[in-house]
Amino acid sequence: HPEEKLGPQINYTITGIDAGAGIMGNTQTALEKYGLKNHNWQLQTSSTAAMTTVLGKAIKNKQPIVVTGWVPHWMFTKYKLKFLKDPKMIYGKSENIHSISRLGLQKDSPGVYTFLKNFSWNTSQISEVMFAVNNGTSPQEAAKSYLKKHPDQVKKWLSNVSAGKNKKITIAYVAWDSEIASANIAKEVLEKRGYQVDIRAMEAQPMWTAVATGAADFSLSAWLPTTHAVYAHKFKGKYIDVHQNLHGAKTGLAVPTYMKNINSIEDLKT
Ligand SMILES: C[SH](C)CC(=O)O
Repeated sequence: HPEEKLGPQINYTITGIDAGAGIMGNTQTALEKYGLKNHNWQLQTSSTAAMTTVLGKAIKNKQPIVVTGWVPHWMFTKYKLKFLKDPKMIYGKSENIHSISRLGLQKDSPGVYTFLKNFSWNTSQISEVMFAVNNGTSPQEAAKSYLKKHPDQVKKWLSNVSAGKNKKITIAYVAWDSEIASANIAKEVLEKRGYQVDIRAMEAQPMWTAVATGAADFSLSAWLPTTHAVYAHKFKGKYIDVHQNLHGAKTGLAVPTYMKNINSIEDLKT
C-alpha cells in the first residue's frame, strides 16, 4: 500500500524485545526526538523470540513492519532487512561488545581474568554458533563443535590461563542470540581449563547488577558505548571493563527491504 501512510497500516507500532534491553530505551528516546510520540507511535515490548516470529510472519506475507534490530544476528541473514537511517544518532555508530568483570576478579581468579583479556572473536565467528543454534543445535553442542573446529583460536584464548582446579565461576548473560553463543563458548573453554562454570540468563539490568554486586564473576554481554550507556553510568566504579570481545555490532530500527519508501526514522512520520 505505497499510497497509504505507514503508521495506520501497522497501528503506529514498533515491534520491540525485552523491556530492559538498551535498544528499547534508545527507541523510546528516538520516538521522542523524532517527534513520533506525538504522531501516536508506540514501542511494543515482547522478547527476541516473539519479535523474530512476528517479523518472519510479516515478511512471509510481505506486510510492512518496523522492528528493533541489531547485528550480529541471524535475522539480517535470514531476511532481507535494512537499518533505518538515524540522523540524530540516537543508536550511536558502531557498537562493541565488552567483557565486564566484578571488582576483585583479577586478584581472586587471575586465570579467568587472563581469559577475559584474551577472549575476542568476530561477527562471522559468533554467527557460526548463532546459526547452528537457530537451526536447532543446543547452545552447548554448538559451542562444543565450534571449539573442535577452531583449536588454534581456543589455544589463544587459553594462553597463560592457569588451571581452574574446579574453581566455581558464574557468568551472567542476557538471552539474546549473540550472548547465548558467547556465554556457552566461554563455559566450554573455561571448563576445558578445569573451571566449574555456571552460566545464568537474565534481563539486562539484572546482568549488570549481578556483575556490580559480585553475584556473577563476569559477563560478555555489555554493549557499548551507546546501547548499555545507562547501565555503564549507573554502575560506574562497580565493575571492570576488561576487554572488547567483539567489534562491529550495531543496533537500530530495521524494516524489510521491500518497504522501498521507508529509509530513515524520519520517514515513519510520512
Ligand atoms: C538487543 S541488543 C543485543 C542489546 C541491547 O539492546 O541491550
